Amino acid sequence: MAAPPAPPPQQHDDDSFRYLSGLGNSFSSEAVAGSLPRGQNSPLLCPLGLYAEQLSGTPFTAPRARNLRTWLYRTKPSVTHEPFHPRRPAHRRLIGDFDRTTTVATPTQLRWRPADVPHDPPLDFIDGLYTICGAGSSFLRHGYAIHMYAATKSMDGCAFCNADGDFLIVPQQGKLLITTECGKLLVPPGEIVIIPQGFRFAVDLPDGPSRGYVSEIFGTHFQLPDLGPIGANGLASARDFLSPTAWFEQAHRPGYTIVQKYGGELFTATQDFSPFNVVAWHGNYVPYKYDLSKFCPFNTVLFDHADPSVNTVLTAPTDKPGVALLDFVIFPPRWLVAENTFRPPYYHRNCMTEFMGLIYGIYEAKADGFLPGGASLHSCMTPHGPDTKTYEATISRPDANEPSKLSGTLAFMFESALIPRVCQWALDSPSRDLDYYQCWIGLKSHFSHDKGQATTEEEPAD
Ligand SMILES: O=C(O)Cc1cc(O)ccc1O
Ligand SMILES: [Fe+2]
Repeated sequence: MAAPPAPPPQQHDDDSFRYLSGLGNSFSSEAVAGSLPRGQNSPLLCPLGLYAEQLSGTPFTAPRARNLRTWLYRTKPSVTHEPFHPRRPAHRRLIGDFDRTTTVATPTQLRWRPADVPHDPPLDFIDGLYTICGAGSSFLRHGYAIHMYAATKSMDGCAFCNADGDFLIVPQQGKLLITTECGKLLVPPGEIVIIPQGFRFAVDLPDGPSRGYVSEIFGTHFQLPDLGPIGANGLASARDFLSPTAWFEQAHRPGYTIVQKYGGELFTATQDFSPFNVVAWHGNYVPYKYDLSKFCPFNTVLFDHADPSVNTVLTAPTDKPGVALLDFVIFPPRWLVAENTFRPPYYHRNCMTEFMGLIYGIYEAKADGFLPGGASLHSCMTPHGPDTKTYEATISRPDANEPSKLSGTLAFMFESALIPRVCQWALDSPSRDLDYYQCWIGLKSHFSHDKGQATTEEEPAD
């Protein structure tokens, strides 16, 4: 009997989008052939009657290796709009300046259950965004904010522009279709997207409601971590980062609104055309996305638990070597092979602050209570580690030395050297797990004199 016909290859939604591969590349993209000026940035007249506009992501004088800018060739320049006004009603749950007047300091271990995605009223990505914590100030170009979002409708007739910093968005539920001035990006859960400071973008929800996590960095940009002795390959690879290709619309859009986040506050300005009117662009300052399943984990292959920095996907550095303003670290599926080793995370106190989220599955340090869409915050020097159930189960595993695969799980951490202040609404949230501390209270002492060595030597008798 003839073999049944092979099933058609699975269509990936993303196939309808064309991306440019690489991180830090100098890219160029034309939606219409011949629309990019050749050999110069600002000709007297650009091809096809377009306007030239530069978007700078670093000061003009930044060192060449870190200098970021893109030239956009558009049907009308961005400046063609009515004056900015404070948005009314004001967004009450966004912070760009973390001080005593806006936020609270607490060393308490904090955990939140996944937030409901509210349907009434329906919220778009802008209104669905709420700050959890952060440090520093967008005005001083140093600091970060950690937000979460829950959105039920696509942005309509408006674009968002964040003058404060770069967004790293981690959808946990529901795809995001993001239109940017450089083109479109489709971002399902399991992927992340970076929208650098100043880009105008609109978020559509092609699958319905979406929720997730956002970190925002002020005054710097994400880059790949150095690999040190790992060598030239491993962890996140530059070629797996994807940027969009030029896409534009020309429709007359009366009352189109630009929503500009500036100092944590929102301002609006109207114009009569879409900001997605860039026919061609070139440069190295671009939005990009990354599929976390492409990450190539390195880890211990004999004994002990490696520090989580081994799983750094992207880092936003401070001026101090090795000190991150914000690291984005993941805990992906991987083989565990360490012998005579407590394999889950160790108990620890960290001079860095750790905000964690869970995209899917169960996190290796928490048997209960840390759920997909939930979050935890362990601030500078606040003790934390595996819950009682995880500890007891781990030390009594008969197969503790056998290789085992950690599958079906994806957690992540935003880790920062700056101590965060927390928003009052996050502390008061109905999603807050006020009993979080209980997960460790049951940890009992296993200490026994009979089992261990004497801790002090006896004085020799004269
Ligand atoms: O606290 C956490 O769960 C994150 C974490 C994981 C790990 O494997 C080692 C240290 C660490 O902070
Ligand atoms: Fe930790």
